[in-house]
Amino acid sequence: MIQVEGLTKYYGEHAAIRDVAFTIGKGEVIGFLGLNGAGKSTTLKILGCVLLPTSGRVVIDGYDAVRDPHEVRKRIGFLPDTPPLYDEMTVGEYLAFVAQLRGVAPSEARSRVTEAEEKTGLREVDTALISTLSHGYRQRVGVAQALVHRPAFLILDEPTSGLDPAQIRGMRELIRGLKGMHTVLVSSHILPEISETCDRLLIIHGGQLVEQGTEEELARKLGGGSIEVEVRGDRAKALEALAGVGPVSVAREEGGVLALRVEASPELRPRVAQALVGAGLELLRLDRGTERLESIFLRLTQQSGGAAPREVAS
Ligand SMILES: Nc1ncnc2c1ncn2[C@@H]1O[C@H](COP(=O)(O)OP(=O)(O)OP(=O)(O)O)[C@@H](O)[C@H]1O
Repeated sequence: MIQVEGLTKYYGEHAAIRDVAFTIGKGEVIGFLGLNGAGKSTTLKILGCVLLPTSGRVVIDGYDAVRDPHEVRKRIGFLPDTPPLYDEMTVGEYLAFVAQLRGVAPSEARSRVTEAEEKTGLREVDTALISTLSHGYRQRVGVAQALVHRPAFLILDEPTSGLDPAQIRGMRELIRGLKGMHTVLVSSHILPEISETCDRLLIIHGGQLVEQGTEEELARKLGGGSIEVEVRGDRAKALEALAGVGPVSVAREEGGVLALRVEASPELRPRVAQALVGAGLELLRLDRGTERLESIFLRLTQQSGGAAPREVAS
């Protein structure tokens, strides 16, 4: 549904992104991960038809973003890094205004506004002035303006930026709730913020795509991954049961509960469960280890493979 090929953007002589290529299928929720300055916003602005690439192609539903931006804009909703909000309007007025701009018939505008407000949890602030909203609510209005014309494809640039932990959780739930109705590309520079929400990750560094895949694929490809478990029962038995799966370390032991970490692919979780239950231990928790993925991300974004920031065109 979305094809990006050889996407390159120079700002003067500086290559912000170079030769970026990926494909996104209908209904996928994709995380676009990279450190500050990696090239996320530049890529997303090109997909959102607000910036022209220097070279390369973006094709959305068969339409080229450079040749047919009008057709592409009908199919996408874009939350830029700074949402374009009008402080003097109420939430409802602003969303109706945006709906109209995006070609929604006046007779349908009100119902589309209500629908967007419901999806983003804004019903109770419909009549509030945008200037009176908290940062978290302003971000929600930014998401609502992106989906008010029911686009198939949503591009969200750092939707959790500047939010507090409770608001981040709310935004994560909101994005999860969009799954099934929209194809979503959401950027972040913080791995845990999107790894739980997304089906697949694209990792950008120094303007180049350095990896892509599911968490498990990345973990397998780049160094194993890990599994975290909590069990109640005999420590020696637990360590013995897991010895055949991978190297085991004890993370914590408290009140008869043992937290263990197994250095093995998260795909081996069923084997871990069988081994522990088979050994007569009470299995309290079984999860993918996140720490290892975090270190994979750091490793990818610290190596010098990508185009260095401020690279000069040759
Ligand atoms: N208008 C511009 N003119 C010149 N250079 C720019 C411009 N916009 C971005 N850049 C540079 O291009 C590179 C990529 O920037 P971009 O904003 O796409 O990164 P990002 O991954 O979105 O970062 P952040 O998370 O900080 O927003 C950076 O080196 C940045 O300084």
